[in-house]
Amino acid sequence: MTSTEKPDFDVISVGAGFAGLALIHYLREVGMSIKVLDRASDIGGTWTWNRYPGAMTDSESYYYCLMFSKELLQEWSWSARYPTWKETQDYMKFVADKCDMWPHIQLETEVVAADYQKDSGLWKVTTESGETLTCKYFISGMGMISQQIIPDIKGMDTFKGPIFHSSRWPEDLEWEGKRIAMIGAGATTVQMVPAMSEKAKSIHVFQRTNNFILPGMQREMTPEWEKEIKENYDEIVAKCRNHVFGMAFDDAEGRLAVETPPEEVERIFEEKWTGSFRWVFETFDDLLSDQRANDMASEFIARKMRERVEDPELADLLVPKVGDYPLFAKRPPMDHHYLEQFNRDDVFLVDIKDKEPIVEITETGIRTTENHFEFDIIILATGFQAYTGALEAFPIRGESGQTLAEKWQDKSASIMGVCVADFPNLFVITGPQAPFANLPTSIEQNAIWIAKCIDKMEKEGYDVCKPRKDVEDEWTAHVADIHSQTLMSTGDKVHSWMMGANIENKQPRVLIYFGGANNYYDCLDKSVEEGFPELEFEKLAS
Ligand SMILES: Cc1cc2nc3c(=O)[nH]c(=O)nc-3n(C[C@H](O)[C@H](O)[C@H](O)COP(=O)(O)OP(=O)(O)OC[C@H]3O[C@@H](n4cnc5c(N)ncnc54)[C@H](O)[C@@H]3O)c2cc1C
Repeated sequence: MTSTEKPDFDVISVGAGFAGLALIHYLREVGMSIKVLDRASDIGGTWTWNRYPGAMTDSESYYYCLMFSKELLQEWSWSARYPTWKETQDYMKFVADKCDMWPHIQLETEVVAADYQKDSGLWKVTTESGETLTCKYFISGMGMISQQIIPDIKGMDTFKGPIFHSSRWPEDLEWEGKRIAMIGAGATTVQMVPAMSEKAKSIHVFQRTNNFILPGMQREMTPEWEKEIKENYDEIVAKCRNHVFGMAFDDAEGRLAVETPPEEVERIFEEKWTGSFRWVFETFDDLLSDQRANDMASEFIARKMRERVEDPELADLLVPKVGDYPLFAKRPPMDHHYLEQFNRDDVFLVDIKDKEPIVEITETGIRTTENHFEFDIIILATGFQAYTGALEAFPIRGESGQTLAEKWQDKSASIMGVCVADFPNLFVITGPQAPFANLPTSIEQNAIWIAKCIDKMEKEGYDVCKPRKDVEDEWTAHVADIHSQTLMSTGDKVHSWMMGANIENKQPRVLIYFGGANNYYDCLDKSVEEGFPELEFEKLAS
């Protein structure tokens, strides 16, 4: 093996979302030439694809952002607690403008293969047009939730009207006054229904599994609130870094629901019912670890949900039964008046799990075992192949010639979600077995680790870093062990994407590190301090 061949770029990264921008920032800092490729026609990642009515973040705006520059945090103004897709994308364009990132970004470029070349230690990256580019380091910023799931329903190609996945919203779609079907009742549908019910002729939601739904309680950013945020950004950044979920939340001050009198539990639940995921983390510390506490929280949420649905039979379908599955074994959608919409006479719920499964899509609508419904538009709100989907969608071949998809056929394995044994000089932003958290926080922590690793290699003259298989086995076992101790381990029973259980013909697997994002970031920092013991560094003959 020799290191004489010069690559086109030091780094090629795929994905021009938060990950791409963070990588440009941190890798430029250590002197790397970097090219970010994306198949989209604009930057934004998630927020350029998911443009459906009502699309907005569930994280609160002021910490759903990149935090590497104090100036940028001060300069940008958010308009609301939860920004729309458009505002989030505008924010990312603002970052790209301010930091002169555009020259590093190449859009409308789909990567269709990436091959590690043993002889040169370089990666060969092939794009859809047949162009090949080489780089020393190949990085995935392809997103944890970017590869959509298209269900295999009989007759899908026969439907005469528009039928599309929610993350591919047709720009010129005229949906007002139309009869609309939404297949799927997860976070996307929870956002779409209230945004569309007023103007659609009718909406039918085809639901397989119901969800515990938390209230968003959207509100405008006032000058006073913005001032308070901006005066406290150092603290907000530190809170994100040190929180189990990477969010700028306070903790529950050590309170345990199981040790608190019931009326006090109720009082605290009620007092903290102020919107966002905060409620889960700021009320009691045992909601996600003790089934009894989890049941108390589930009961409270279920009661709040039922209060908003007039028809008790409909409420039975929309609201999970306490004990069916633990709160957070499925990620709760954030609600902006979803449930109330079912009190209208033009918004309907179709129970496709127990009552009337879908049989086929016809030229004019959807046939279930009981009915034929006529529609003008069918939206597949069927979610994503989380964590591994984009990495398995095209061949990424490592040293042995095996692809990531082949390697992960039965179970996913990685070291801290950032690198994978048998794939030298490959790095992944928020890969499988990283935590599920406020993503920009995790993305930035991953980008920092990667930049420091590359910096070490460049300074010390290494050509190749090889993730150690024994460390990968250890991390994978550790992640599985933690998972088995949490209440989240039942996620496969409720088709949770958090375990890949929403994908047909695929073994559910542990995709998420549930040991707390803060502890995970500590692991990354410790690895840097110890000189990256997870990797073997090599020099090739020149
Ligand atoms: C509707 C929705 C709402 C969300 N809300 C939140 C939230 O409130 N809080 C939160 O923390 N997270 C949220 N997420 C998760 C969200 O994906 C992350 O917060 C974040 O945007 C991920 O950024 P990323 O850069 O890692 O990946 P992405 O934003 O997913 O970007 C990946 C990019 O890679 C590109 N790509 C993939 N494969 C290829 C290929 N083969 N060739 C070329 N380009 C490719 C895609 O086109 C895409 O642009 C949400 C996700 C969705 C879908």
